[in-house]
Amino acid sequence: MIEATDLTKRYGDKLAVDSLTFRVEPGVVTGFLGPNGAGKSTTMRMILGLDAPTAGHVTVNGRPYAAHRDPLRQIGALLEAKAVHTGRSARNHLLALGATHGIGRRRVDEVIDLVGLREVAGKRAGGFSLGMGQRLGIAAALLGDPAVVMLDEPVNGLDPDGIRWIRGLLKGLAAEGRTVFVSSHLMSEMAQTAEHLIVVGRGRLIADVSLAEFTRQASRTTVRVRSPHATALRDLLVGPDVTVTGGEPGLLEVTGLRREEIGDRAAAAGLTLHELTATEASLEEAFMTMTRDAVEYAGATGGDPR
Ligand SMILES: Nc1ncnc2c1ncn2[C@@H]1O[C@H](COP(=O)(O)OP(=O)(O)OP(=O)(O)O)[C@@H](O)[C@H]1O
Repeated sequence: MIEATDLTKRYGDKLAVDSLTFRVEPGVVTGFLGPNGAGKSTTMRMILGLDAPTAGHVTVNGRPYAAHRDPLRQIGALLEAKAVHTGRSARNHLLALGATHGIGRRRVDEVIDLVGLREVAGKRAGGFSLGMGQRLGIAAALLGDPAVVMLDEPVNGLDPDGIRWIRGLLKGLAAEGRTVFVSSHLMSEMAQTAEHLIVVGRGRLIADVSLAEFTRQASRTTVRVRSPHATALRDLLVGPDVTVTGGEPGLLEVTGLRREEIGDRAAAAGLTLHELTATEASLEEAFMTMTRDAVEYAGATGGDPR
């Protein structure tokens, strides 16, 4: 389990992580979702004790990372999506890592098989492709059979086979009762992998919700209604669970009522309709709406100030 309390990181006047409080539970894959620059990597670095929080604290299995005597057995992490640049073979690389924890050849060969690198285990890891390097990084993370597995953007740059493999692996690790925490800036990816979501934007917690609940909220249908009697129609439709917004004169966007109900009510009141269209937001759209105000560089394409 990972528990963050008011976790905060400031770089100069930049608040990279802003008072994050969350808990990552065992037994499910938890997606750590947010646009670029939202503070995901910084949070993960603090979880591993690689960066010190400006305020707040974070524990792994009840203690700060640095207070564990056997960190490889507590949490296995893959932070940077790049191949290991080493002249050692993949197997020797893992043996060297394992040696710090008394982990020997048997476990090394086990994780090599687990990540599908058996045939290249004797080859120089520096010559590995991105996908193979990623598998090796994951093998290293799993070496200590850790209760918590944490991966930063593990599917970045991988081909469809590699992506499918990682999804299956993460679900399998969670099914074994481990805590699995994985970051991504893609909602579509998390929808395939995660059961729970922690969504951040500009360092702040935006949502801490199950994927099912997120999907339920996101898939609320919006109905576009065009009418020359928009004002009267709005009064007719608004209610406790009904939201009516209007972007332009004569146009209403209604959530909380089905298209048929809106048509029937308008007909009963003798109000003419010119359009009645149901639109369903995709998960990606829901995520973008949720984080819109939090996207750091949106629109900052700027230009030369000359
Ligand atoms: N060492 C640092 N010094 C100064 N600013 C930093 C440092 N590390 C991160 N930041 C800033 O903190 C903010 C959060 O960065 P972080 O890398 O944690 O975000 P992220 O969600 O992981 O994004 P990405 O997906 O782009 O990696 C960004 O504005 C980044 O520029």
